[in-house]
Amino acid sequence: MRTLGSGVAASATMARSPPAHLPPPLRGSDGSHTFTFDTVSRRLPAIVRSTIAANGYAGALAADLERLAAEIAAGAPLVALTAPALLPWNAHAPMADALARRETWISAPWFLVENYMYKRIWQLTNVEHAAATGARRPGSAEPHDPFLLQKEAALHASDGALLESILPLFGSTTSASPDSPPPASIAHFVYRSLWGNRADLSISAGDGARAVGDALHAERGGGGGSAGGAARGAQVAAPPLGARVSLEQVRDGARLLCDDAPLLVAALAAPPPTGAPGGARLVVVCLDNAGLELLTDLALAAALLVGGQCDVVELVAKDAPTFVSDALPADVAETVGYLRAHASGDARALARTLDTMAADGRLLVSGGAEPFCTSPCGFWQMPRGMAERWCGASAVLLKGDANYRRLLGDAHWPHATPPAAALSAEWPAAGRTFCLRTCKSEVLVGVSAERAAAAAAESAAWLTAGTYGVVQRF
Ligand SMILES: O=P(O)(O)OC[C@H]1O[C@](O)(CO)[C@@H](O)[C@@H]1O
Repeated sequence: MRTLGSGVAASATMARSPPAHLPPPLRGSDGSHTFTFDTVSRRLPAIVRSTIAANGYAGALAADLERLAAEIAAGAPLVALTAPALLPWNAHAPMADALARRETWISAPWFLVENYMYKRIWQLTNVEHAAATGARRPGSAEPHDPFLLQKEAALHASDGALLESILPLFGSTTSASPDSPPPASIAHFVYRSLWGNRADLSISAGDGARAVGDALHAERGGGGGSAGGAARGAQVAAPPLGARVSLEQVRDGARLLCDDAPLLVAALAAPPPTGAPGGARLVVVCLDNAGLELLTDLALAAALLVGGQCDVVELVAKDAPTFVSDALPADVAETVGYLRAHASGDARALARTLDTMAADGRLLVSGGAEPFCTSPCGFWQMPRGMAERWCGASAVLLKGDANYRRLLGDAHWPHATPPAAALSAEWPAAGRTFCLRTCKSEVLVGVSAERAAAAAAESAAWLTAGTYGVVQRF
């Protein structure tokens, strides 16, 4: 699949202003009762330890990773990254400020701390202990990915969902038989892609099969599964996946805190904005997790192009392994390869469609060469080239919780804040940006006090268990 380099150096970031009235960021020091504190003090060390176990790392590498886990759990001060390739990362304002103030894992902003942890893991596995890992992704020129095995396990564990609830949707759009049921609408794919975000390896500390199992369990009405344990699950009845044929069933409205999918469908039907590249209708999908979620995103991309809702889909992947399961360009290629080699003819048909679209330039993958994708900066500071491209998009879809947090400065917004009021005034795709996100952190806007109270009454962990979600326009 063709990949786009950004062609923009990391230093060429926009001097865009943050959202006006940006509240303070979430931090581990918000209190021992908070999900943020639990994440930093317990979940992050668990992710580091699961990375040792999943890869069978031993010797000095395992010892250094274990030391990192202990350092996080102890709330030690942050230290500058030392790998030459990572030195520019220390200069990003959130990190430079944290170093100057001698912030710790607990006191520094949460979004910074999480991204920093993945850089520390990268530094250990690809630089300091490169000899032990080989510093290469097997069979590829890409760097070693400490989360590859977990992502592969998650992809294989997604097979049931692929066959049960993704391929039938896509098959309905291409079926030639007059007796077939009506094809799935774009809204079907949007909701499927939203709920695909429930599967997330950072939430299950890297256990791929468990993450997918939890996501399916939640979709089937069992609550949040191990995404935080029993206390986090919302017990809400839902039909089994196999019965998800109607739009309402795929939509799962009982768990949608905000549904702007009709506005997204309308944005796709509107003429392209001024500045659209070559006048083409572009949809940017800022990816989140590999595995089940990426399968739903690829189906959405294919459906958008097959249905003529746009001319080009650009999938923005990450430039470095992060949040355990975040998709890299190599993961996108591997996932399409998985479909290509699948026993199911429907999976192979989806792969053929994706391959054709990639070959004729309608499906692109970007982000792999753009350090901003895993920088600790807010989205409003994106490089000029990226901002210009997003400015010309008919729709920008931000997948997942971490992208939502980044858009909103990972801040303590009152939940009823109107989404437009929480956006940087210079955001390049205002009114055409849509977040497809299941709630896995305490960051939330655009939800009325009444709706919030109803969700809270249903589940104490409504904000963080990944059970509730939003399709939200900004
Ligand atoms: O894959 P997603 O949806 O971005 O979720 C990752 C999120 O999960 C968390 O680990 C919280 O559970 C956050 O750190 C992060 O926001």
